[in-house]
Amino acid sequence: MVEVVLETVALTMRFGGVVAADNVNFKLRARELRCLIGPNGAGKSTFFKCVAGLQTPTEGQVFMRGTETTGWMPHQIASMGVGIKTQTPNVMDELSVFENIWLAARRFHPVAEANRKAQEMVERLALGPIARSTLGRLAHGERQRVELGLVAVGDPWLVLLDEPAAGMSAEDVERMTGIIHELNRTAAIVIVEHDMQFIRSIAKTVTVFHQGAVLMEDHVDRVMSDATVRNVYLGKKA
Ligand SMILES: Nc1ncnc2c1ncn2[C@@H]1O[C@H](COP(=O)(O)OP(=O)(O)OP(=O)(O)O)[C@@H](O)[C@H]1O
Repeated sequence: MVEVVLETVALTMRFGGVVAADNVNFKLRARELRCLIGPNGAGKSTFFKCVAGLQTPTEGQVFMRGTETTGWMPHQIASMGVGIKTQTPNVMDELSVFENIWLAARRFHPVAEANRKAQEMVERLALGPIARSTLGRLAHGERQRVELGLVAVGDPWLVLLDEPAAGMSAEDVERMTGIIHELNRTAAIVIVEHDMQFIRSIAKTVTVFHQGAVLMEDHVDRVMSDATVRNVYLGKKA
């Protein structure tokens, strides 16, 4: 049996009278890739934030590799070997691409190893030509790639990505897809995403949220052709 690396048990988050996440029981196994989809306000981001330590659920529990992490801060979760990429970038605009990646590597490795890891990541992400550029001057797609590098350089076994394809060109999305597939060889990945084309290209199993709860969890093709899902989500988008 493949190890469960992430589990939530009856995870619930209330904001006053709004139940943003409603009794979510979720399981992710080692090296699984799961996309979380659903219409605006369905609760995807809230669920993601509760798992990543950005919010503490009002009820329920989060487990990572069997350890309860409910209420932990993001840095505590990261130190377990979990890579978190939120929509608020955790980068230093005035430093170069290489320096940013090196700093992220240094958090996990001694200096010599950090040098090697940072160099390797620059090559893996094809960032060579812009390695010395200041991060603040990069185009959006390049920046997203660097941010993924910051996550990958820690050799995570679980990666949490919030809308990695947002605002990207088709070419950037394709490149991002390749990097995520490579990461997925060693890490389980959760992706919150709106971009249907990206989801189709990358996902196998998809979890659909609706009104805070899990509406359906199945192969992307079955989910996309399901009448209920189309009504709550795709139907609105068409
Ligand atoms: N900090 C907050 N305070 C009050 N209500 C909130 C808060 N965060 C989320 N909500 C509410 O919880 C519900 C779920 O929101 P959430 O952002 O998790 O949905 P989502 O599926 O991520 O939507 P989107 O696709 O638009 O990002 C919505 O009704 C939202 O208005």
